[in-house]
Amino acid sequence: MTAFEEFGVLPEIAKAVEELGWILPTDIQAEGIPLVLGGGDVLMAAETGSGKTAAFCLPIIQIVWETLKDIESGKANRISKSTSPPWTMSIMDRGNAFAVDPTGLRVQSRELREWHGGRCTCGVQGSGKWGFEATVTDEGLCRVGWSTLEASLDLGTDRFGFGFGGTGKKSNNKQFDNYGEAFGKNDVITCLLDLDKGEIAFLKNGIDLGSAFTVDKQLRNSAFFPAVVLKNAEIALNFGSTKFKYTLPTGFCPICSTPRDLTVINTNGYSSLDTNKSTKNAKNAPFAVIIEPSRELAEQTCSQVKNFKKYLENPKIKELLVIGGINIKDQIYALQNEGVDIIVGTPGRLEDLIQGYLSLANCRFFVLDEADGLLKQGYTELIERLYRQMPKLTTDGRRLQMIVCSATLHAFEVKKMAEKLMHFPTWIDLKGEDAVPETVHHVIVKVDPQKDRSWCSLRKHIQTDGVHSQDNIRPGMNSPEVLSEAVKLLKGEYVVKAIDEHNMDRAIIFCRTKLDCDNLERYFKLIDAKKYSCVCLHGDRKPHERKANLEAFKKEQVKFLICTDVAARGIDITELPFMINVTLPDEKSNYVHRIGRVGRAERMGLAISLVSTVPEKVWYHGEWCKTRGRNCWNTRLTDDGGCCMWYNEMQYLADIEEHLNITIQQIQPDMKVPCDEFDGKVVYGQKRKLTGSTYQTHTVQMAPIVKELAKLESEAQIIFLKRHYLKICRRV
Ligand SMILES: Nc1ncnc2c1ncn2[C@@H]1O[C@H](COP(=O)(O)OP(=O)(O)OP(=O)(O)O)[C@@H](O)[C@H]1O
Repeated sequence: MTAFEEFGVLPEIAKAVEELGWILPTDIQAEGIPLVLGGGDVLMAAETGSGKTAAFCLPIIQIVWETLKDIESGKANRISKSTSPPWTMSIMDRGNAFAVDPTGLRVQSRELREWHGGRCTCGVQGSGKWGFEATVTDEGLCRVGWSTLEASLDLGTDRFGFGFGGTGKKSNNKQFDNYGEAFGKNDVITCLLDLDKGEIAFLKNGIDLGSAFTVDKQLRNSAFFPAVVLKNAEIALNFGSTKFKYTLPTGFCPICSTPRDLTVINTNGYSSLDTNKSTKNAKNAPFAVIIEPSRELAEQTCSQVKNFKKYLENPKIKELLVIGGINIKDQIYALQNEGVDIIVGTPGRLEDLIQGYLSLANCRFFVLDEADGLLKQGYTELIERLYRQMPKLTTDGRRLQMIVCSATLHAFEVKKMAEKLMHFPTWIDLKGEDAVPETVHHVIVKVDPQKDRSWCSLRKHIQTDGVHSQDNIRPGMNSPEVLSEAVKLLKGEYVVKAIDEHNMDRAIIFCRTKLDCDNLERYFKLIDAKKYSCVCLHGDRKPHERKANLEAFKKEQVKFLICTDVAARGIDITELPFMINVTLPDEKSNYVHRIGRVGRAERMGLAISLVSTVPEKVWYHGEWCKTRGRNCWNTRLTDDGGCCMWYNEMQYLADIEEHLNITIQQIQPDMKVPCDEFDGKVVYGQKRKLTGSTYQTHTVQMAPIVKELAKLESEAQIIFLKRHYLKICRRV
């Protein structure tokens, strides 16, 4: 049995993994795979290059394959119609901030300003006298009672809901009238429904508060469901599965004992497609949707899926890549004719396809890879829209699973989204904060045009971005504009110096703008096209060029990949030894992602960031820029209606250091990186020489000293014994 099989992975998948040379699951895989296989929602926070992709792909592929197999054998369609779901609070028919615990019998909302409600999974229709108990378990505001499926979740605010609130008011159709008396923490409210008389009443701690509502005739034939609405409160419910605290009045029965022919299932929140039809008969309805923030990353993940599933036969899993830059007609054709089980895509193209081509009615897995990036890019609304279209529970009782990953998951946006969409998610948080892997040596070099005046006399230099074309930047002056232009010139030189000093023959180089990338590419070609062979990857390059350039770099046909943040996240280039930040990113999490392109899968990597000591004027084309930068030469500052701003890298450096709670090592402009005593000499791009972790290396170093100490200790004890105890013994 392989190590992966021990974590519950199918032998066919484990075989594919073994072929990649993976012997053991990484930490995140060891924690994540069983959780996803177990059916939970998971937030995976782990360092860059730690193997998060497989941590979610492997279990998803496995469950999708098993589901397909069940469908093929007819098992999945044989969902018992004779057993109704248990009487619990529905996880589908509930407000955004209305949490239902795993037993389904305790509910809570911590929203202070709004009411959030929920309904039971089952209701009753027809006749009989029914009751359930609601115990207030915390301070806060609450209303309990009965509602039909037409009622809003804010119980009592329309004619379909009948509630009794803690302030001692009953409410229906927004009419709040005094009733009974106020109740609060530890009080037990018994909710009674008499379908024979069309009457609703309540007891407080067993005391009958009298009739509250008479249900009008039109509504009497509707199904009624236990309902609760809360504002920063918590309630425990008992539908009769355990003994009630207070006996029901004569003739009333616990609601959960409703006979099957009177029981109605709560279908609110189910997709219209999945209430009474087979689990999988639509070709365009995948089981899993994985969203990635960039085309390149989506392609990479899709090819991982292909790798992992290759030994799974009968049935074969069909995956589909849904990204821009590929003819949408091909994707539509695949959806309509070939069928799809797993979709990997970027938000934009997914959005196009859900307009009628792609159905989410069978979706069981919703994965947001690089989730903080997706949310920061403004896809919150789209994610919520997709989520709304997915059934929260399938007819075979399986819950939608959400998996959310990133190396920088500790973002406010992520926590907010998780609270809203995820169901009791488990955090797998190996470090407890955003962190840089030990395998990444990251250093900064200050670019100080006041100290280093070499920019005054450069014969060949990089073409700068032209932000100072309207400024007076004659050399000899020390104005902020002159120093800013000088920084741009110096950075071109420093990049080359870093490459030469470390004999870099493979590196990824991040620039702030597409124009900066193009200028650096041109400069490399100018000084030595062979020695500094390079390609660019950014949003202005055509899709096929982007793909070809990344391929050329991966296959080592060129030495350098010059890119914007499109390649900051997730891109996995085997054994990449070096990366250079020409400019620090203004988004601190992107620093972690950029430098995380090296030091992956236990290989060592060096990341050098150039940091200007003076503010640098840069392009900043916001929504106000009609062309979004294309042929825009408005060099005025944004405050002055222009498209430029002053970029303060020292401030960004401070922000990054504060966020990571470290001081990043500084090296001098000679680019020499001092050897770390602990690591000894490292070869970037390779695993550490002394195999194993630093801990082992340290242990090996310490072993002779510890041995010596043990020997001395033993000698000291013998001397002590001889001197004192032997004397005493002799005296005795
Ligand atoms: N169990 C394993 N054993 C050996 N190598 C592995 C294992 N799991 C993953 N890898 C390798 O580690 C590298 C990083 O994996 P992956 O791209 O999934 O990282 P990640 O955690 O998603 O990183 P990022 O946060 O940058 O996206 C890949 O080259 C992958 O092939």
